[in-house]
Formats: sequence, C-alpha cells, structure tokens
Amino acid sequence: MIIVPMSLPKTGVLESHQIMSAMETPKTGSSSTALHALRGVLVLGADGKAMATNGIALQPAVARCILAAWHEARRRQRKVFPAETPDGAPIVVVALPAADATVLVAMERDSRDALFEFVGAVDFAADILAHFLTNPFEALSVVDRQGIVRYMSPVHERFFGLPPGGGTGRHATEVIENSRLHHVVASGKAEIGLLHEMRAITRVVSRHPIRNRHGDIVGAIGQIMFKGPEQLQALSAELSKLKSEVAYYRRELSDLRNRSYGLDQILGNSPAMQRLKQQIVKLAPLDVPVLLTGESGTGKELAAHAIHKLSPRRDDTLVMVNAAALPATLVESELFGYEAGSFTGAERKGRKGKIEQADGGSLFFDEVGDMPADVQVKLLRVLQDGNFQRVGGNELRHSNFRLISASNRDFEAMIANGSFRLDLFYRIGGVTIRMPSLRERIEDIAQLAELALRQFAERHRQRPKKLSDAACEFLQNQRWPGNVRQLMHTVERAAIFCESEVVVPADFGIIDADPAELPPMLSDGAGHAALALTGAAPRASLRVSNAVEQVEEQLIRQAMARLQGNKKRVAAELGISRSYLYKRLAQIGLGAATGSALS
Ligand SMILES: Nc1ncnc2c1ncn2[C@@H]1O[C@H](COP(=O)(O)OP(=O)(O)OP(=O)(O)O)[C@@H](O)[C@H]1O
Repeated sequence: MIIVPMSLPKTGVLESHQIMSAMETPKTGSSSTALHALRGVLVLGADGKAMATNGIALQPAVARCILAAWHEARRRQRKVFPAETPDGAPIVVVALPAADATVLVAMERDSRDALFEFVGAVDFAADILAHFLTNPFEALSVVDRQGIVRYMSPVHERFFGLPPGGGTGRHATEVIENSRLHHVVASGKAEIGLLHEMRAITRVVSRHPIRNRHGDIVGAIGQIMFKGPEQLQALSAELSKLKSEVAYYRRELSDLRNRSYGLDQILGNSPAMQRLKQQIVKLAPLDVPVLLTGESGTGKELAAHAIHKLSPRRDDTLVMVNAAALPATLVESELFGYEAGSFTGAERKGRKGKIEQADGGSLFFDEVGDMPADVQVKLLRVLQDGNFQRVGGNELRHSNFRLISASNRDFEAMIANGSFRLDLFYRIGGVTIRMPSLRERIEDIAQLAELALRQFAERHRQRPKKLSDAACEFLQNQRWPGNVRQLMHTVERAAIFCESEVVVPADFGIIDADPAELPPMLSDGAGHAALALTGAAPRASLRVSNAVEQVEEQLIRQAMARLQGNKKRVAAELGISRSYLYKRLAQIGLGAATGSALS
C-alpha cells in the first residue's frame, strides 16, 4: 500500500486518480490486512458515504469505528484523531481533504506516542512545527545516522549563503562549519548550551541525538540560537570576550610556568657562573637572609627568583619591592601597609604592605642600598623579630618572611659616610653573593646572545637569526658596563637592523660607551660621568627656559651614563617619573633603539 500522506501534493488536496492509485496496491484484501496489520484507507464521497476501502478499513466493523471517530473529530475540527478497532487496538486517523472526497488514513498507534498526543490535541500543531522549522531566531539542522544533512532552517541556509535545500544531501561537515552533529550521532550524547564558532561568530548551540521508538539512533538535530533576547546576545559577546581573555591568560600562565625561574633560567657555564650556581644551591634551603651584590644587569633578580624557587618557601609568594623606584613619601606605607583612613587617598579598608604580603614566603628587596635612613631603622626592627605596625596603627603585627636583598651600591663607602646603617648591613647580609660581571665571563656571551635572538624571534613570530663567529668575537671584545641587560638589548637591536639571517658585527652599529670613555662634557675624567655645564659651549640664544631644558638634558645624560642606562634607577635618582624620563629620552635622541639598548 502506498502511504498516502507521503505522496500528498503541498496543497494537501488529492485528485481522484491519486486516491485510486493509493488504493490500488494491495489486491488481496485480507492477506494485506494481515501484512499491514493496522493500516487502512477509507475514502468518503462528497455525500459522506464510503467510496472505497483498503487495509483494515475493508473490515466493516473497523470502517464503522473510523467513521464514528471521524464524525466526532469533524465536529471538533480535528484532522488527526484517535480511534480504536472493535477489539480495542489503538489507531490514529489522518483526514486528508481531496477535490471531491475525504481520505481517511488509519495507522496503528502507540498509546503513549507523545507526537500523536500533541498532533491530536493541538489543532494548530502543524503551525507549531512550521514555526520550529523556520524560526529565524533558532535555526535547526537535522542529520541522518550517516551525518548527512536532511534539513536546514532557511535562516541557517542563508547564513552559509546556501540556496534553499542547498545543504540537503551533503555531509554535515561540508555544510556547517565546525559541525559536531555526526559526533552526536556516533556518541549518542547530547551537547547542550555549547559555544559554536561559525564564520568568526560565536553562537549558543544544543545538539541532540534522535532515537526511534526502539531506541536506535536515527539521526541528530542541532539548534542554534541565531538571535535571542538582548541579554543573550550580550552574554554571548561577553563570553567571546572572556574566551579570548582566558586564551591570553593561558598563554601568559604557560609563559610564566616556562619561566620557572629556577637555576635553568640563569644561563652560563663559565667557571664564574658554575661557582655562582653552586652557591645558590647550597644556601637556598637555609632560612638565612641573602644579599646579592654586583653591577647592574648581572642577573641579581634572576638569582633571587632561583633562591626562592629552591627554598622550602617555594610554594608561597616571592614579593618584590624596589626601594629605588618607590617615591620617598610612599616607602613606609608600601612596606608596612596602613590602617583604614590613615591618610588622604588611602583605601578605605586599609592595606597590607609588602612585608605583610610576604608572610610565609620571601621578600626580594631590590636596590636596598637606596633605602631612606628613617625607613632603615624600621626595617631593622622588623628584621629582628618579624614584628611591625602598619602606618597609622598601633596593633603589633607579625610576618615570617625570608629576606633576599640586592644592590649594586658600594656598602663599604655608604657605611663609612653614614648613609647606610652598619647594623642593618649585618642583618640583610647573612650571606652575601657577588654576581660576576659579564667581563668576567665572556665565554657565556655566545649563549646569552643566542637567547636574546631566540626571545626576539618568539616575540615577533620570526625565525631566530644566527650569530656569526665574527659577531660573537665582536661582542666578546666589548666592555659591557650594563652587563647582561645591555648585551641582550644590544643583540635585540642588531636583530632589528640585520637584513639577513645571520647577524654580523656591522649590525651592532656603535655600542653604548663606558662612562670612562665618554666625551669630556659628560665625564669628570675620573671614570665617573659628570656634568660640566661651565665647560659646555654656550648656545646662541640661551634663554632661561631652554637653559633649564639643557641642564635637565645633561643631568639625564649624566645619570644614564653613570647608571649604565638603568632607567628605573635614573628616574628614581633624578626624582622624575619613568614616563617623563622616556619622553625626555625620546626628545634628546636616546629613546627608541638607543634608549632600549641602555635600559
Ligand atoms: N645569567 C643570565 N641568564 C639569562 N639572562 C640573564 C642572566 N643574567 C641576566 N639576565 C637577564 O638580564 C636582564 C637583567 O637581569 P636582572 O634584572 O636580574 O639584573 P639585576 O642585576 O637585578 O639588575 P639591576 O641591578 O639593574 O636591577 C634580565 O632581562 C635578565 O633576564
């Protein structure tokens, strides 16, 4: 028997010849009834009398039941309605209007069939289905058990630039970007409320496997939220933003993890570096204060990280504080914290200082030699027993931290001239480690230069350039007053200007000079850079405003030379902000490439 509804024209009206062809197939009434146990067709003429019957409708008792149910359904304007055979078997009947007749198609029915319940109970059921199938806000796609697209909502087709039906018959992955419907068919597991990237747009999607009444998976259906309430769109935009932020922080985290700051971060196998690493390994587990001395850029901060990392406090924080970078007015509150409302601009609830934050961990006190005298006394006290008070508070607090300090100052001279307390020096320098200068370990230069080239390439997503032997020799012959920091920046700068894959000596241009080698105007001749304003040739029109500018320029040049280009310290020493220093350096031609090579 032909299943009549499947061959219905879209209008839903059958012509007489279609009714007859629908009726034709089974020639043997009773055997067909046996074969198609509960299927049958009853055709009623315009007068409501049976014109033809087939399948179970051949049995007069069944036909009567179908007719009785049809009369009731017509009264209630239902086109799909339930009925029962005389022996109580549930059937469903669909009434199809034809040109001059009504075709009643009867099929067996599962009494718990929700679809039937729905279609039977809601006379606008078809409209509801049409709504779901064409809803412009929630697109729908259906695949069969092979993952072949069987239906796509018009809005979804338009989104992918497909003509109506253009996706049908093709595999989901060919039609829908990042489709997972075939996976859902394979796994039988629904995926609900996930984010789906299509054409760089993120949508919310749910995918469900579809099972037949025997529980077999016959396909899958995907619903994509195309538009929705404003909140949902805002939520989706927020999600995309968060996703990219999370991706960013993941990268950062993996960078940080890779920079384990253990000994492996300290490059160099020269005898001087081997000695240094042995010292670090030995003293790191001991809970004693460590003072790292050595010229600027020799890796004191790296060594501090390694000591913390190799100590039993490694799982707690290493709190960093740079005495030279702290404005004098804030040193105390930054170190010791402050109580609520202790001064204007303070946070309402008060705040922990670095010493309190370091409780349980380590405190890296960089440029400790630059500590103001009054704070030195307070620091001494907290180093004795770990007790301190926040600014503006009376409560005695305690912090258990290990102090690692660093300085490139000459403590002997500072103690002699009274600018650094001897008792504090003894406290901070339980063990002193001197970081070797780069001049003492030129055999490490090749390795460090290669690291600089690699880091530069990673940052700029390029292939790392190679260092020629001649370039390496050239670097080994420089004096490196700014040590590793200066070397790294110099090599990076060369990588910028180098046109080929191999860095050669010419790519380095002029290496920044040692203070001792500076022209007389910037040097006091005793190896220290100095300002020689009086010796400077007066400029043509020296007005007060540009005189101030020139003095400032010379002070900056002098400090940059003396402090080997360490901008952090230059700014601190001159009492200007780092951003102002950068601005002035750019104006006087020490910014950009030159400046970066120095800092
Ligand atoms: N042995 C080393 N291996 C790899 N990189 C190093 C090494 N020594 C120093 N560097 C790098 O050189 C730069 C300066 O190092 P760091 O800040 O630790 O020096 P510092 O002695 O603390 O300088 P300053 O006294 O000026 O603060 C950093 O980028 C650091 O990673």
